[in-house]
Amino acid sequence: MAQSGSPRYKVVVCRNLGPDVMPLLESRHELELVIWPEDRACNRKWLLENIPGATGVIVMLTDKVDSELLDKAGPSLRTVSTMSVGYEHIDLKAVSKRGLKIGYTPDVLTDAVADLSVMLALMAGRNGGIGYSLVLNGGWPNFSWAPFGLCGPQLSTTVLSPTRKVGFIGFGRISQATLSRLVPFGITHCLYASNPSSPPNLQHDAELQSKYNLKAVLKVDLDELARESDVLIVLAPGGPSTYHVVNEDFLRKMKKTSVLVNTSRGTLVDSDALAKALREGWIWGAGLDVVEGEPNVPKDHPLVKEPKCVIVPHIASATLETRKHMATHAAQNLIAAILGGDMPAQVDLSAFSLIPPC
Ligand SMILES: O=CC(=O)O
Repeated sequence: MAQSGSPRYKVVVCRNLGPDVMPLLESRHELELVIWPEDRACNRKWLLENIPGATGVIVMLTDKVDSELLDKAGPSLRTVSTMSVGYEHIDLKAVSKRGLKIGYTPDVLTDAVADLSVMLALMAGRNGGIGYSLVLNGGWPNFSWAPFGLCGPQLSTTVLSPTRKVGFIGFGRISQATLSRLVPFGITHCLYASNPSSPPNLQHDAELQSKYNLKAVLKVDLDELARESDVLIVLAPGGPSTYHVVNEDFLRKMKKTSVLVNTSRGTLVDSDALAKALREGWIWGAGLDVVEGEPNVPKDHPLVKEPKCVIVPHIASATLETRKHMATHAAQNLIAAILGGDMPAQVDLSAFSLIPPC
């Protein structure tokens, strides 16, 4: 119980953070917790009904934080803590106008997302989706081993293909962690496109090139990135500035043997254009952790129907270790913003950029 007379702060928690993390919040008697009771995404109506008078709220990337919600919360609200590295679901203009602190969870998910990016590159290149469906559907007995059966482009370099270029859209921490995982495959070149208004960091690129013994680490324009990449990994933030950066024009420039991976936000890739690219063989395959409009991606979605598209439902950070870290940071961010202390990671609203340093 709170000491009599000490203030209690109402905190709305949009998802139960589990037995390892909830005690962090429950043990702070200054906090009066209001927790969404169900094991599914928090219902908007419930959130609007419960937010008035809250000092803090812990949200997921499925919870939209906009003026409507902030107005309902009222002047007591001090912080929004999201259990995610991305914060496209938060209206930063609206929160910065109200002087709120935003907590998020970078770094702790870098490795998990990089791991899954490599998994999707391999799955998409090596016909993982087609092969797995064939076995699940009982087709193996009719599929005997054949000299070129289910062959795909090899990710690692070979005598026949001594050059392998990986391209990144966005070249932050997760891209660089992904690059480090691809180096042992013999990747020879790393190309990337990032915020056109920031100049390339030539010294950093040269350091990476020498660290990994690559032939090049180079910032290029989108045309060159599309034309040259054998594996193209999309790892940039969502939002208007990156909307459909991978569109029909981009996909038409890619190699027929190239593989596209998206482990950032669905909005960066035009789904219809990608489905057409796969159907018509402009590129080899795609591995997607995110799709525009998710989770509304039904069986008859144009991308789900493409055999060369491997899709998983936004699980790039879903390891037991990483999610525990993310939940812990979300709780610690909230506690620090309300009760004092350092937030593990606070969104810098001073520059008011929509681009998180992912
Ligand atoms: O997509 C996942 C995240 O932003 O944490």
